[in-house]
Amino acid sequence: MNTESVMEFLSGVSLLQSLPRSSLLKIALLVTPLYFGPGEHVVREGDAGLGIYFILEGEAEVSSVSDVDENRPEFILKRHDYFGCGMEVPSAHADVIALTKLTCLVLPREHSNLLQTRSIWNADQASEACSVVEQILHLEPVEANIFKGITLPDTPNFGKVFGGQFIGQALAAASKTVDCLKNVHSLHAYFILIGDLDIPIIYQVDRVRDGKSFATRRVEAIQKGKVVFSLLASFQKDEQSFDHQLPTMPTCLPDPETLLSMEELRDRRLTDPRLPKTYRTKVASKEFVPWPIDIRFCEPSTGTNMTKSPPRLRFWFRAKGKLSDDQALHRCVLAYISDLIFLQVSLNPHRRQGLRMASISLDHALWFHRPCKADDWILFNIESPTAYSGRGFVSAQMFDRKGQLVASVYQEGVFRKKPDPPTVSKL
Ligand SMILES: CCCCCCCCCCCCCCCC(=O)SCCNC(=O)CCNC(=O)[C@H](O)C(C)(C)COP(=O)(O)OP(=O)(O)OC[C@H]1O[C@@H](n2cnc3c(N)ncnc32)[C@H](O)[C@@H]1OP(=O)(O)O
Repeated sequence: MNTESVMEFLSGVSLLQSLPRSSLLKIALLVTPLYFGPGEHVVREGDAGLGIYFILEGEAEVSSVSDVDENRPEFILKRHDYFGCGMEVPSAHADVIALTKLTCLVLPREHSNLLQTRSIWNADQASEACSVVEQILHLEPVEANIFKGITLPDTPNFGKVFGGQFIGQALAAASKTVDCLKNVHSLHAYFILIGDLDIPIIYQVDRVRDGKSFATRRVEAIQKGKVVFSLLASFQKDEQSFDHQLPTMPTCLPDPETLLSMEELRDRRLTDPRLPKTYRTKVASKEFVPWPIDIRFCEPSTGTNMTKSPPRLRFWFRAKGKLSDDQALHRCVLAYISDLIFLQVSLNPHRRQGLRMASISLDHALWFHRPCKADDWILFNIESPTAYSGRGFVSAQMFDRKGQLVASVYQEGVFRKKPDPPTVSKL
């Protein structure tokens, strides 16, 4: 059996389904096959066995001669079932006897810790040691297919639950119900109601379909009994096939390391004499909470948010801190970031002195073309092809540093005039 088919088999074992792909690969390389004939003991009561046994083929019976409860049913283990030290079916407390020709894959006991080395995003409790964005995407399992997310203090929220938080958390909930050999390749989402920052968000996953190559999930985000956000996502097992890419990464772009961070940009804006004093005072008066994402604008603007500009924007981004090694997490982080500075670009050609507009996203679509690393620099190349009837439309490509197209993103949002601030009497 080659490693790929062992991985394929292990991905069907429920115990292993929440592990990242990297742990599954380690396990696939460590397991060894053991063969038994019908009636043969696999392990005897009182014997701890060699480690954790995964049943690859055939059936085995678990029975205990010392069990005082004679009515306790003996149970049958089949393909994808497992038993062994530290398991629900501890081999030390029962006989396990082959009923048919039986093949087990055995993970030696000294490697059973691999089952515990779950990345923080898969763990039941978030740790403060991991990156902030990984903490934001951490969900608490409530029931089968139901997860709870919260809005952490001092994370992007814009006075309402940030759209990217809904997308990232809902995708995380969906990903946790799909085996780790399948990666999300597309998602389509609608923002239905404004999310409340102060109460948890319940994510309910519908396992629409599990196929051999693809899986489909629908997720509803619920607050106070109402669906506030809805997402459909499709997952695919890797395939070797043809490869082409038409858009190329814009040339002559500055390296992200040479560009100013958001924090440095803000400090510059506070003192830049080319900017109106009223604008500088406004920037200074706004509470500044650093984002968990490092953003570097390729063409830093010297204008204000009222300066007209073409409907285009390019910036590098990456998650701050190191993310756990799990492609599912990296894709959720990319999805989270994909809504951070996006829709505003469709307002660029309409900006003018005195125009005060509020924007909210209506829907969001994202295709992952290639594997990505969200804690390494990615270029977000945005443009707004059109705006009409109060709706702005934006599209973008994401390239990694090698120029590979990793994702395409589309969104529509609605713009409304903000009410004028109350005029203060000068008397
Ligand atoms: C360029 C470089 C810059 C770099 C420097 C960094 C900049 C950094 C910027 C970051 C910016 C992040 C941007 C995050 C973007 C999200 O995260 S937005 C959050 C995700 N989206 C949502 O939550 C939308 C949820 N959906 C909804 O609320 C509803 O479906 C909709 C869309 C409002 C439609 O509902 P409806 O009842 O049919 O609509 P309508 O009757 O017209 O309005 C209902 C209410 O919504 C309000 N509303 C409608 N449109 C809007 C709007 N656009 N805004 C606010 N309120 C609105 C109305 O005023 C109305 O309020 P009330 O009068 O009832 O008080």
